[in-house]
Amino acid sequence: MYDTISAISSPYGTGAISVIRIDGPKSYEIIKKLTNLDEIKHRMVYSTYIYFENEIIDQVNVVFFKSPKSYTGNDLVEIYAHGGVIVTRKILETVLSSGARLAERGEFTKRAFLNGKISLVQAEAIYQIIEAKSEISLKMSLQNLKGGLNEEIEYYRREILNILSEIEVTVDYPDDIEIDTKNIVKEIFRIKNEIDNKVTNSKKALMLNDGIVMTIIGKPNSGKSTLLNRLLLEDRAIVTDIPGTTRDVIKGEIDINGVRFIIVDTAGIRETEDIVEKIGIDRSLREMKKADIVLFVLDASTGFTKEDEFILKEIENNNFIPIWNKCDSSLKINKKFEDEVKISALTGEGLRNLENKIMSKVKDIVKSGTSSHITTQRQVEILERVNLYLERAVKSLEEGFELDIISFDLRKALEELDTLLGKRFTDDLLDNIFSNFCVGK
Ligand SMILES: Nc1nc2c(c(=O)[nH]1)N(C=O)[C@@H](CNc1ccc(C(=O)N[C@@H](CCC(=O)O)C(=O)O)cc1)CN2
Ligand SMILES: Nc1nc2c(ncn2[C@@H]2O[C@H](COP(=O)(O)OP(=O)(O)OP(=O)(O)O)[C@@H](O)[C@H]2O)c(=O)[nH]1
Ligand SMILES: [K+]
Ligand SMILES: [Mg+2]
Repeated sequence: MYDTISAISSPYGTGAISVIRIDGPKSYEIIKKLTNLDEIKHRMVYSTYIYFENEIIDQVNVVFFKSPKSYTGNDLVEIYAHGGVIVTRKILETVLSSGARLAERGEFTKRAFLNGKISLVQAEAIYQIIEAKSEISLKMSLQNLKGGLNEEIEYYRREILNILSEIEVTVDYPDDIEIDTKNIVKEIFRIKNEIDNKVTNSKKALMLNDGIVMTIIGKPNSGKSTLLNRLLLEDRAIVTDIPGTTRDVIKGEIDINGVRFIIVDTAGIRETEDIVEKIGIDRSLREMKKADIVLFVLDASTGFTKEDEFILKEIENNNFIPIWNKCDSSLKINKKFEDEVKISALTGEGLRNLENKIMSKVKDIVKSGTSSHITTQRQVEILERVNLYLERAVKSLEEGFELDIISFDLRKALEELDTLLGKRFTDDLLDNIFSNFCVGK
């Protein structure tokens, strides 16, 4: 039922070694013909040459994975070639002219899914392992690949199924069995709560991959840009002693203890008649609203001023860290907050403290990031729909509706969970997921 596909699985460009994969019924025959080997055993490494029409194409290592014991579950061949662009492409062309067609994006992994080697959640995890931008999000994806999330979804499924059977027995023998509505409502709520918690935690965890957005806000000249440069360990933003230096929003990325942060420097906030500066300040406020954490930079050489008072009103509802900067010079700190941090962006003094403070702000997020999680928007949306069905079932029960109506909603919830795992799927859904993958994966 499968045709034979091939692709380069290593990234484009010159490298030490490149990988070409062939999957499908003809892969054995193709590699045998191209290498002239008499026999190629399952998962043995052969060091050999590839020939095409009596011409040497490359010296390679090849491995044959016999179905079903391969990544895809089909007969699969891996060729490890010299990692040049031309030689690698030449081998691919040779394989293609021997009866394989070029694989589509993610087609190997799609085959692994269709052959039942991995669930849809695991396929998504493989994508996310490759795309992971921080150690934390890598860890999360690995949990999902190992099947942690599958098990949890299977658990929700079993629990809902149990309730459904209880209801259906009553539907089948209405005279013999009294239904315990109260208990069923309780049970549904219990599962719904578990799913709610999962969604809430996971939403936080999703932030970890995109990076936690940390925006530097403060009055002009408090040292915001100096702090940005210090955190990034490079001279990104212009620093001068002229208030109003920064006009545009400047972004950079850092890693603190394996967590990815997007740091945003903004224009100093104050009343001004300067049109350009005004626009910059509007941008600061806009960025501030998008921040996960605000670094509120105060100037130790001026103390807490009216301007700071004004800014505080703007950021009050944010998760913010008050920072006294310029602690290397004359101190006019009038303590204003319980948890303020003292630093010198100029000398680097106190930076470790600041990092610790930042880490403690994201502790919950990071902690939740180390267990198994729903990690894609698709998964979030499905679980939210499951909970809508559960809610509706409870409502119908409480309002005394026919049991059929309640089991209809529970069935819908089950269908959603099956879609999450990939037990039910449409071509569109698969296209959507696998078209994000690289060719050769
Ligand atoms: N060379 C190579 N390295 C790779 C991969 C690959 O496909 N090839 N992977 C691709 O993502 C990842 C590893 N994932 C893999 C998953 C399953 C199988 C596999 O052959 N599974 C068989 C045999 C299992 C067994 O013997 O126990 C199976 O599931 O039946 C191979 C790699 C990363 N490194
Ligand atoms: N002594 C001392 N000076 C600092 C420190 N941080 C910044 N400065 C100085 O303060 C002045 C303003 O620094 P910037 O980083 O440009 O301040 P800013 O908050 O980005 O200013 P705007 O972009 O204009 O809002 C510069 O002269 C810096 O060298 C510090 O920790 N100690
Ligand atoms: K400045
Ligand atoms: Mg600045």
